[in-house]
Amino acid sequence: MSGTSAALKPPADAVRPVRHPEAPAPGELLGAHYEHCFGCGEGQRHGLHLQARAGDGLSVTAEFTVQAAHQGAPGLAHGGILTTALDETLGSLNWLLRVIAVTGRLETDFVRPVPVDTVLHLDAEITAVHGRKIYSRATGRIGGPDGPVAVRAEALFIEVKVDHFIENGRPAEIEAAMADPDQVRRARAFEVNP
Ligand SMILES: CCCCCCCCCCCCCCCC(=O)SCCNC(=O)CCNC(=O)[C@H](O)C(C)(C)COP(=O)(O)OP(=O)(O)OC[C@H]1O[C@@H](n2cnc3c(N)ncnc32)[C@H](O)[C@@H]1OP(=O)(O)O
Repeated sequence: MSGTSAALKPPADAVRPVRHPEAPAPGELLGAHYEHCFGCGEGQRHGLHLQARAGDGLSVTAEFTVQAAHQGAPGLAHGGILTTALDETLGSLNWLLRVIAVTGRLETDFVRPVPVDTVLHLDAEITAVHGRKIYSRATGRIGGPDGPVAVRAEALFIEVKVDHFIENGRPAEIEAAMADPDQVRRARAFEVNP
């Protein structure tokens, strides 16, 4: 049974946003937003190494292979890891708007157990925007992109500026990120593109 809390229902005057003209083209890999991100970064040995790809409209797809390091019960993916895969996929949607946003709320339905070595096929879409609030949903299937649903989620992301990270992140990592011109250029570009 699935039920979504009122906080995840867009208000009546929410709008369906348009894809940013400079958003990655459908089929294009989005790339990691941060090398050390547990969801998408190549620098995390036991991370998910999730690669999201732009879809049509306001959608993305992604794949994640469950590793032994991701177990909760013997031979099965930990639910928090599956939620992380959903969170990461949903977060990558904001690239299509060229907006930086963080997860405010995320609700997950766990429908089927997901064994180690399974490829989780994820797809996600933005459903509405209201001010800084971005509403979205995602589904994870097993056995192929059209296989049975194993997990699904609805989320509310909140748009933030780069200062959100600069003011709140541990100084060592912020300094390293600020010293990486590609990281700074990418983050700032999102701020000046409405
Ligand atoms: C050099 C450095 C480069 C850095 C380059 C970075 C690259 C890009 C990184 C992206 C990274 C993504 C990674 C994956 C996604 C994560 O995992 S993100 C990490 C997990 N999330 C967090 O840490 C967020 C923690 N929370 C917060 O910081 C603050 O609560 C927030 C979300 C920024 C909101 O605070 P705020 O800005 O003060 O906004 P606030 O006025 O409270 O709320 C705005 C609206 O949202 C609503 N709202 C806020 N929270 C909620 C909630 N939980 N439920 C319902 N409604 C809510 C409010 O009711 C309000 O609604 P309206 O009144 O406008 O109708």
